[in-house]
Amino acid sequence: RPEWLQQFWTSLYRQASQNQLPRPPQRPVPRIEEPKPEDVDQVHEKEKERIAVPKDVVSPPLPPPVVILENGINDSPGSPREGQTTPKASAAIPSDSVPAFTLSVPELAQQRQPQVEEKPTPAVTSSTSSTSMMMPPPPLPAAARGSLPANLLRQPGTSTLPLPPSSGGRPGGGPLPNRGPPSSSSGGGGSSLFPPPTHSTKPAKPSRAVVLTPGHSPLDWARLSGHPTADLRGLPKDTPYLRVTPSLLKKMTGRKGKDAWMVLGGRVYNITPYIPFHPGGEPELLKGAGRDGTKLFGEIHPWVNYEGMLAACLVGIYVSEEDGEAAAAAAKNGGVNGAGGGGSMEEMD
Ligand code: HEM
Repeated sequence: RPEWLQQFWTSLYRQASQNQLPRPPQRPVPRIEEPKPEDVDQVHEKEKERIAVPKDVVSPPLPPPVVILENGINDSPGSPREGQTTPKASAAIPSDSVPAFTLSVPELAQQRQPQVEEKPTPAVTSSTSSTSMMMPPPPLPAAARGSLPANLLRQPGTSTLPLPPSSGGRPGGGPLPNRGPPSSSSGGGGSSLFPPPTHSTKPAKPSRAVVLTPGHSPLDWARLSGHPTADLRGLPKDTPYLRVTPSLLKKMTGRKGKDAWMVLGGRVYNITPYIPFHPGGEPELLKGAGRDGTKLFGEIHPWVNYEGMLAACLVGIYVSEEDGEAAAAAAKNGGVNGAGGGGSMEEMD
């Protein structure tokens, strides 16, 4: 028995012998009628007799600890204390029995063991998985596999946990992730450990960008053309936007001392000041000079915002010959002179 239990019984024994045993809590009894005073006195007398301690009984010296065995016997027969008149300790509330707990772990383990083994799962191949409900260990790295015996290595496709029927026996379960069409470089079946391609397998085109001369970076062009008063049209100051016909456009190729004009999206731009700033180089840019370069431009860099970049270079709009001639005639009749002569370049209204 633990030491504290022995001390408890000892102190209880001492209190009982000195008649200091704490009284059990009295339950409130519903009183139906008021008792008479004499009845109360009788009850008190009886109570006194019941709990009275004989006068000749004095507090004995502290006895050795009482050993209470499980079978209810307080002491072994024949012990020196047998027959003593010392009141024995008793429970304050005898009806309240102390609950006893029993922890028989081996018994439980024996009961559970057959339950697990009763239902062997078909996918279980490891001998350690019959009693373990934990997750299976992670797969060994390739370097460690080589140094282990074959019976310790888990075969690919097997698991220590049962597989759900929806997985079709595939370890991992769930639907296959959509990673696009299988590429031929990964073995064809997608079973390789190589990650799937994240972008087109087409080889990237070699860059055709040129090295720009100092002071002609895109930022320099933005600073030059973005100024509010910037005028890069190559026309006399305050010249209104022009109607440009095909016959005039084809003369503006950047050669023979003339500026290079290019049609982009129905508008005519003077691309001459932009030539040293063009990242693709002068020859590439001049491919669209004196003609409609909308298609060519879109094939190379459709993401380039030409409208914003060339706003200061806007000459006018691109019109057909008929529209240009009609505009020239109307301008003549109205007294407005064409700026370029020959009736092919007319100012807009
Ligand atoms: C139709 C005539 C044009 C042709 C043939 C042309 C051609 C090219 C080429 C070959 C490149 C190099 C692409 C590369 O990095 O590999 C390029 C880049 C570039 N061009 Fe043009 N270009 C033309 C007109 C223009 C015009 C009018 C502008 C200005 C509005 C312009 C602005 C640019 C810009 C900003 C880049 C750099 C694009 C980038 O790095 O993403 N190009 N161009």
